[in-house]
Amino acid sequence: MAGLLKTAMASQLLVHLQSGPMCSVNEAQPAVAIGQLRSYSKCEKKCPGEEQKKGKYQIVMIRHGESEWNQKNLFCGWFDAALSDKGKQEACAAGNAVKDAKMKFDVAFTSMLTRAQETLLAVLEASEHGEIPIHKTWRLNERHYGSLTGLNKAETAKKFGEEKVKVWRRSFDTPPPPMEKDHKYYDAIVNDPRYCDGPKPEEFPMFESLKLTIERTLPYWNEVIVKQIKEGMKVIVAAHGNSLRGIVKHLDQMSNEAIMGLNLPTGIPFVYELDECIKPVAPMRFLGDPETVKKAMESVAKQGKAK
Ligand SMILES: O=C(OP(=O)(O)O)[C@H](O)COP(=O)(O)O
Repeated sequence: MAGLLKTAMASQLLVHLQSGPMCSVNEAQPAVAIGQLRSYSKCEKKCPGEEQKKGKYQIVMIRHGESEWNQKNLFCGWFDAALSDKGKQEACAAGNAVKDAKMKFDVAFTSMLTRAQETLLAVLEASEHGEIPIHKTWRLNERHYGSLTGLNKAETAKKFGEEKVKVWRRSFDTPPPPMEKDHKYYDAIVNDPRYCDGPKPEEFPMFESLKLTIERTLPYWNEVIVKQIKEGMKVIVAAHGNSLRGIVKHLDQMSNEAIMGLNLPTGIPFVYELDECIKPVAPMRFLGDPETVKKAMESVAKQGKAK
């Protein structure tokens, strides 16, 4: 894994924001930094100590804004779906929330997929960052959804049952069926030149459970991202529902069962305060209206219903 850092440095890019800003000033609703999501409704603002608990380090993560395939309720995985108009707005609102929270980053990490990269750029632009290094890696890509890629989640639930779809979506170690060579999106993914520097042919996934996703994400987290955090760099990670669920599971030491219940909303940044061992000193807190966050999480959970 020594090559990970080298690869990260080789893929370092500087942010250039001149090419058409995605966010116009004040177009998004101001977002409010909320306290711990799980206890906020009880505490409201009566627990300032809890709300402001600071760690030695802080990291901000964000699932990209809604993609066109999220909008159509399709399993997406490694397919390179673009942000929807709503997703672009979410990304700008996220940037405004970061700005309101007076957060500044020294370095950013994202996946090889456009929806995460565009979200990151919009966040950095709206929060008035100049140029900061951006590292792109396939290790932060969304989990590979195998043969389910491109299928509608509700129609798949109708065909195979909601329970089966829930297992495919949220179980820890049951993967979806593999993507075969005759799959509609096989060539577009496997022969995409963005992957010429990795993954190697033998590690290129054809399907991934959350467990397998974690196995390729965590080495990068531990050896590259954590290293930067410990060097005092302020880090933002823009990635995906499941690659981030893997990191959250690791940070919060969640059981294989508990992680099934976590559905990350699109386009709402969340913050971890970490101690010197990179252990959270408080639960994740979202930069967003608590009711909106709750509804967005519920809506993600419901995507696998047959309707
Ligand atoms: O590509 C996906 O995730 P992403 O929108 O975070 O990139 C998946 O389709 C998310 O689906 P899931 O929430 O059913 O795991």
